[in-house]
Amino acid sequence: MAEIILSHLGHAYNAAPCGPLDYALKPVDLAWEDGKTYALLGPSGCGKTTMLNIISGLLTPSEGRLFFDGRDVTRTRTVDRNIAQVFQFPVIYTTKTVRQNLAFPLECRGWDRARISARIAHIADILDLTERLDEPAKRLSADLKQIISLGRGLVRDDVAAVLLDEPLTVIDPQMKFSLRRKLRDINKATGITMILVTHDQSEAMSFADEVVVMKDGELQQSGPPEDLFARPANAFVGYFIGSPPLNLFAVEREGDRLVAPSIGAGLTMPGTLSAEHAQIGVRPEHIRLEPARPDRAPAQVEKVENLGLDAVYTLRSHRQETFKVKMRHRPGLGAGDAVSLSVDPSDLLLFGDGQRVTPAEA
Ligand SMILES: Nc1ncnc2c1ncn2[C@@H]1O[C@H](COP(=O)(O)OP(=O)(O)OP(=O)(O)O)[C@@H](O)[C@H]1O
Repeated sequence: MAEIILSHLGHAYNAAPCGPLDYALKPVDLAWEDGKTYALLGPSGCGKTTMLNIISGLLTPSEGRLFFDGRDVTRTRTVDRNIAQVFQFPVIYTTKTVRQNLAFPLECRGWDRARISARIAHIADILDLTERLDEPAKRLSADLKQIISLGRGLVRDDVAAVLLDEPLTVIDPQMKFSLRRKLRDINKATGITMILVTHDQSEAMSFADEVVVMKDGELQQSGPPEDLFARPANAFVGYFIGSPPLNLFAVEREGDRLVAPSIGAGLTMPGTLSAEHAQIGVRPEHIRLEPARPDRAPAQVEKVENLGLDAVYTLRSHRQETFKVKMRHRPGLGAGDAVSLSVDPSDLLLFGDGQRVTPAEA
């Protein structure tokens, strides 16, 4: 188990003595605590796999350094890093039993039989595999095969971290939830640092203690899921985190206030930030719909998406801006209905040139 430090770590696949660098991963500083769960999140091509491959040792970074528990492992071979990896598709021996699959990494290390048996019993207990140890691996469902892939990594007692590269992609949607919870349980039971690569924000948010959001090879924000939701560093994070994403509204200046006419709400912001460069963001969960009344901003319901208990309402403001509201499903409210909007000022987020600003900073 290890604390992992990325120190000005970056990579350009075209790194050359001269010419401009085309960074797949722009230099980044991050510190990951021993025993926590992390998710690398971002759209395709943002550099997640590049970062993961540098951590596993499959790729040597073109700049910066990587430390495991203070030890510089930047140029250490993968086999000497004690990393367990779980890939998109389960990597197991289908001709072997579950027990034989778990035993294999230990046999390769020359452990004696008694030590191997004790270790397998311990890991099988954590993974709920005790009853299945003598089953042929090929008969197991995809999610159990992934659990065994994980078990083959965890069975060693020297694992510094588990790297999970989109391991839930092949899992049935209804099994994803339980496997994700299982991964968290394993993290709590073993205290092993886990790093998950995903482009699915709900997967990242429900798995990780901290989510690292990336875009175009650049770190956007890193922090606990609730921080990313409540205080996104920029409009991209606001949009990428949350479902539906953050609503962004155009603003106008009214004296020392920046106001979003669509929602009839604004913030005090003395003159330095011009309205053309600013937007006000509001989470769909933070806008309330009320019966139409003259003292509130009006809007019209365009579409209702019923989610069961909740619904997502698509609305059009009197300024012709489209936005979404997520709240308890209200059966009487439908397309074409007129409503009024209300927003608590403390739920308004202000962005200047795409970066979040607070009134004190502007
Ligand atoms: N071996 C390589 N040689 C050159 N460029 C590469 C190589 N591997 C990746 N890249 C480029 O580096 C950038 C980051 O790729 P990377 O695979 O790290 O992103 P990702 O976020 O993991 O994407 P995905 O979710 O699609 O796997 C992309 O522009 C990609 O085209």
